[in-house]
Amino acid sequence: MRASLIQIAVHDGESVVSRRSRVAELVREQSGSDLVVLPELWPVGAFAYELFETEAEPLDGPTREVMAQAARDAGVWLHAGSIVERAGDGSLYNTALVLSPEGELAATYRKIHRFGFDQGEAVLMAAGDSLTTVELPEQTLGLATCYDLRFPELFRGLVDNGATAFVVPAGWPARRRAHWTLLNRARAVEDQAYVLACCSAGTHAGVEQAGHSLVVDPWGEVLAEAGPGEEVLTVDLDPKKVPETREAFPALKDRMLGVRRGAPRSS
Ligand SMILES: O=C(O)CCC(=O)C(=O)O
Repeated sequence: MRASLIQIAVHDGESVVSRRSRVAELVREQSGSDLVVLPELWPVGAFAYELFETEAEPLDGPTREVMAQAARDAGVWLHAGSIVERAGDGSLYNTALVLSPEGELAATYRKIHRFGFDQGEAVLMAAGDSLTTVELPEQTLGLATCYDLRFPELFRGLVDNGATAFVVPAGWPARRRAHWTLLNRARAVEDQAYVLACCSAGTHAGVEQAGHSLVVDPWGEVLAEAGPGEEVLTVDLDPKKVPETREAFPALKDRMLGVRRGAPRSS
């Protein structure tokens, strides 16, 4: 499976509408890939809290429409990063969308761990409460978003549900870039899974983004890493790598606590 991560630069000066069409074009350019991944909340910017209310959209809103067309045009699976979703009851969620090559909505994931402590996303948005995995032809994707990276139990739950590759869109601040790299590698090593971690670049709402998107293999090796600016990272994932790693070094079978007996742990 060939995966392309588009590390989008999110700057204040660009409108949501023009960023949407610019990003759709970038997605179309990845037509040789099987899977394309975008960052967290790239239409508005993860820290542009004042835009959350005004730019919130339903699941069938403008981002989904433009991205579904781009996925169809490119013939790719598209993890379209996340949007500010306005739910039927008016609440906001940080919701990731996965679209099929036919442009159908294959899965959604509402971010469970909201960032900001007593401000920002943590107070403006509601928390998701369910895990999402998506079966692709060669990998089962487990979905997580940004701050979720600090909660390893979420990733264990995804492994129990069959995940072989975690997709982590983010708007991680540059000042904690060391944590970003370390945590992505840790999740790959402890769960013996690929990690496809796609962060924003640029600066919006006064927060410089970390960039440095990366793809980590199930042994913890960094297969590719972006620099600080807008960039596309393309990597081939080996469908045998996860089962082989779990077979050769079967640490997941030695779990003693919180084990869901009988759940799939490898594929
Ligand atoms: O955990 C962090 O350091 C950053 C998390 C974050 O920026 C987010 O979830 O939006």
